Parts: sequence; C-alpha cells; structure tokens
Amino acid sequence: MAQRVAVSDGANKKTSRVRVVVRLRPYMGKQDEKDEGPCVRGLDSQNLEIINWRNATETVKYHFDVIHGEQTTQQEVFRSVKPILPHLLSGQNASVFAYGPTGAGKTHTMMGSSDQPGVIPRAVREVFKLVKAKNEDDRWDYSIGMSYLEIYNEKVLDLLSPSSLDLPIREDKDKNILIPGLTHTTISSFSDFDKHFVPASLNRTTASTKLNQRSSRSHAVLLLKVVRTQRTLPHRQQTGKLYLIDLAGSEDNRLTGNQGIRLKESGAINLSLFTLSKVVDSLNSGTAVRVPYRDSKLTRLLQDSLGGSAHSVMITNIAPEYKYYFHTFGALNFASKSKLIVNKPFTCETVAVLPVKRGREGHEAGGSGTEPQKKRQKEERKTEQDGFPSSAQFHSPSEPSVMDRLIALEKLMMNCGDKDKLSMLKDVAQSRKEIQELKEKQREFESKAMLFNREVGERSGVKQDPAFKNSMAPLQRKQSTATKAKQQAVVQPLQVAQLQPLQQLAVVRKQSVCVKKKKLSDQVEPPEGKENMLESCWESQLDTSVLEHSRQKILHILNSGSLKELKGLQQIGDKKAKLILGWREIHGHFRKLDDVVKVEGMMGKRFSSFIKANILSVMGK
Ligand SMILES: Nc1ncnc2c1ncn2[C@@H]1O[C@H](COP(=O)(O)OP(=O)(O)OP(=O)(O)O)[C@@H](O)[C@H]1O
Repeated sequence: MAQRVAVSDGANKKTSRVRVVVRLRPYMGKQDEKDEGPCVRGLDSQNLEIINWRNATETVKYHFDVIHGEQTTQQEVFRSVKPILPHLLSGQNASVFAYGPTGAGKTHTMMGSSDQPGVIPRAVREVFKLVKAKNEDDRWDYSIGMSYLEIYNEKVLDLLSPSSLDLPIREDKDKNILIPGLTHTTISSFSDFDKHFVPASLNRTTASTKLNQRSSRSHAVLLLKVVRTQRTLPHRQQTGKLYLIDLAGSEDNRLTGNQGIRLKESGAINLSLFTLSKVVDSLNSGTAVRVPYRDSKLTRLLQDSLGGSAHSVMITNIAPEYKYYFHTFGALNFASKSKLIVNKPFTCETVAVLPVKRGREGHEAGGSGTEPQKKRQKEERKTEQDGFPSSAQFHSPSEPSVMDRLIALEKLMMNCGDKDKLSMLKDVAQSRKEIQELKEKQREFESKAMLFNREVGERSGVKQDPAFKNSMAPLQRKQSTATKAKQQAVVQPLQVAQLQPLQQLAVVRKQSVCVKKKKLSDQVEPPEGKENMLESCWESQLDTSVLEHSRQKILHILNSGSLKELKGLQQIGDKKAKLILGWREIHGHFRKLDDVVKVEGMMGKRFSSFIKANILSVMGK
C-alpha cells in the first residue's frame, strides 16, 4: 500500500492557467458554402474575428494564446501541447481537451489518422521519449499505464473492456477523481499503447449525422498515468496523470437532423457541455459557493483537470462555414472564459511501502496524494493574475451596445435551463431570419446609395474602427453561387455607404421644391405659423425614392448606430440615445422607422418633429 505524503513544496504554489488554443479547420462543405466566404477568420497568431450576428457590418474580435489557421498541420497543433507533458514526470497532472461544434475537427485534432496522427498519439510518443531520457540518468524508476473510457448518455464505459457496465466516479479524501473497476494497463512502448488504443477506439460510439458522417456521440477520455518511484529508500512515489479528452460536439439538432436515439444522445451531450460551461462560469466568477462539477459525469471527471490540479490546454475547434455560426460564436465565448481559470499545479506524491507492482493489467485502486482540499478550493476560485483581460474585454466590438448585446446573449445561452435553451435556439433562428431580411433591405438601400453617390460624383468611404484595421478585406458574407444565379440585381458589399457619415449622402429633390442647402436647415425649425403646413405637406414635396432612402438611412442608424452616432441624429440627446439603445437591447431591431414611437418620449409631435428634422437634415447635408 502506498502512504500519502503531504506536499508543501513552495515551488508548487505557482499558478498555471488553462492555455486556450483555437484551431480553424479548412472548408469541408459544399462549394456553395465556400462561396459565401468564412464567418470567422484568424487575423494573426493570437487574434481572430467573427461576424457579429446582430450587425453584419461589424465583427467581434477575440484574443487567445494561439490561433491555428486552416493550413495548420497536426505537428504545429501539437506544439501547443508539448510543453505541459514534462510535468507528468514530476507527479503533476495535465489535461488536453478538444471542444467545439460537431464536425469542427475535434477527433481529427485529438486522434488524427495514420498519416496525420493527432495530439493523443503524439503526446503518448513524447511521454515515452521523456521517460526514456530520464531513465538514463535518474534516481527514479518510471512506469506508464493507460485507461480509456467514454461517457455516453451519462454512462461511464470502459473502452478497454467493452462488456463492462456503467462505472461509478468516486473521489478520495484528497479530492482525487477515481473510477473503481476501470481497466488500467501498463504499457512499455508506443507500439504497446497502439495495440490497445486502436481497437479500443473502434469501441467508441459514433454515428452519422447530417453534419458529420462519423460523429462522436460520446466524450472519449484517455488517461495516461506516469508513476515514478525512488530507487533508494524511502522509495518516494509520485504519480502524474494526463487526461486527453475528445469531447463530443455541441449540437444543434435542427442542423444535425437528429431524431430518436440521436436526439437523446444529443440531449446528453449538450447537457454535459452546458454543465461544463456552468462550471467554467462558476470558476471564473470566483464567488460561487459551489462549482457544479457533480451535475454531469463529464465535469465530475474533469474536476481535477479543470480549475483543479492540472496544467490544461483547451483546443477549441471551429469551422469556417456559416451554418456553424452560432455554435462557433458560443464556442469562442466559452473558450474565452476558460482563459480566466487558474490551475494550481502540485506534486502528487506517496511513499512506496511495498515494491511497485508492474503487472500488465490492473485496476485503478486508489488515489495518489494531493494538497489539502480547502486550500485547493480556495485556489481554484482565484482568477487569473497574469494581466490577461476578462472575456468582456476580449470582445472588442466597436461600441458598447454591441458588447452588451453579446454578453446578454451569452449569459442567456449559458444560464438558461435545457428547455429554455431550446427555445433560445429557436429565438436565435428567428433572429437569424430577421437579420437575413434586414440584410436584404440593406443591400437594396446600399445599391441606391451608391447610385446617388455616383450621380453627384462623391466618393464613398468606409468607416473602420482603428482597432480592427488590417490589410485584409473586411470579413463579410458573400452570396453563394446558387443565390447569385437567382438574383439579378448587383449588390454592393454591406460595408459600402452603410457607415458613411450623413453628410456624404446625395441630395435629390423634385425640381419644383428645390430649396437651397442653407434654407433646408432653416426648415428644421420652421417659422411660426408655417409649421402646420410643413407638418402636413413637406413629405409630399419630396421625391419618394429620396424620401425612402433618407428614412432607411435614419432607420439604419437607429438599428446599428453607436451611442455617439445616435446622438448625431437631430433631436436625440444623450438620454434619448440611451433609451434607443435600451429598446434595441430588449426588442432587437426597429422594423420600420415609425417603430421609434415605441421608445419612451418619442410619441406624437416629438415623433413627427424627429422624422422631419432628420429627413431634412439628411437631405440638406
Ligand atoms: N484540420 C483539418 N484538416 C483536414 N480535415 C479535417 C480537419 N479538421 C477536420 N477535418 C475533417 O472534417 C471532418 C469532421 O471532423 P471531425 O470528425 O474531427 O469533427 P468533430 O469535431 O470530432 O465532430 P463530432 O463532434 O461530430 O465528432 C472529418 O472528415 C475530418 O477528417
């Protein structure tokens, strides 16, 4: 039996945060989807941007430890994992897990194929290499063992012993997570590992869905244990555990076409991933009384590898296609939260009273030591101290209302119950439809604006947030070839003209009512007595297409303008601009200009005066 030794090594107190790596896979879908362009793209080795779902002219930018673009090789991805592996040899835990939507490349990243091996085979090979190097000049003996399990429908199944039933997850007095009855096999070389791993992987539950022909329906966890024992008395023993986890993908059943058993699996997958996000939330908040690890088998198992004792790397896999958009967005938000978690590595050490058993087959029998629970729980809740910004700061949209909207959406997605989440997904689908309609309107409006600009020989310019400036073309959805074929009209990119200052718009009026520019601004506040006449007939004197154009311009500012842009409208001060932003937060977009009456204080005369002042102002300028 091994006796536990308390570890009080000062060096072990240093914190280690979860490294977050994002991998964008290449296009896998149809040509049509490729023609639309990506909804997300890397900007450099640490930053990426994704289209803002509420306003396609904006993008949301994230900062991560590493961004691996579409062309990244398996070897390059492994470079993000390699540095944590040496910790195993000194009794510390480590974990690597792949997270992301179904079909985004998690299994490719973790398992890979024979010609493109993924993180798991590479990590195992590296651990053997490290041990070999140590063995030559060390005072310790090393042994490596493996376990392999899947969590399917909230059941823990032993992949090395497929006939076994659901296994319990236990915790020892030192908060080590154990699975009594789980096969633990000692392995002596990489080929020995391969011999067990390859057939066991075939036992994993997979099925075909609309999004992925071979979709993992379970979370697969490979556990690699490195035990080192001192050659001389007192035969100290240290155990380092490495979890390599290929999570099942987060799913949208409308996209996967799941029904029956697939739907049930999907429910279990989404629920456990949802719990994982709640755990991340609690760990980040630093105030949670209870981190809900126990709410799912997955989080229970990850307890000592996330926010616990391990060095962790999370690889977030994302896909470029628009159909993955909301899952990609969710995955990025989840990933940016994980950056805030602080792990406290520690050395897990025991004293070997009896000689170490080196049997080929065994069962996980007990824990190896950890530091006291209270101290660790306290440490788990601490947030990152290393100067990285919070998730809210990572979202760097160009103005606060957008950021608030994103945070609100994120909170809703993360905090609502499973049932609510489904209705939330419906809402999101509805919003998506509305965005599409709005975009159509915007395109129509922009092509008109372009036409006007050409007529008056004005040059159009694109307003761009300096923080987002780069040499790349703006990220925007293009029409797929199929849609293009259907549509006759020439559509200008969304960015053009949409964010132009009002001044740059052309003024086109009916010849009969052509009023000089200066006079127009006078008309905003008409002389007494003439107000009624102007109230009733000013609109009828204007060219209808110009009128409509101006209305659309104002509507666009109302729907997507920042606080500053809203305050640039006539008769909108700070308070009104905030009320408009607030209305947008709750209700979304104004469908038509007249909807602005729904904003507090914009009824009756105020409304007509607001409309008139702004239309005339747009035209006058
Ligand atoms: N970086 C990549 N390069 C080339 N092909 C890739 C890459 N990433 C993924 N693929 C391919 O995309 C498809 C889906 O990938 P994969 O099965 O790894 O997704 P997944 O995220 O594990 O999905 P699920 O959660 O449904 O299991 C596979 O055919 C895979 O080979």
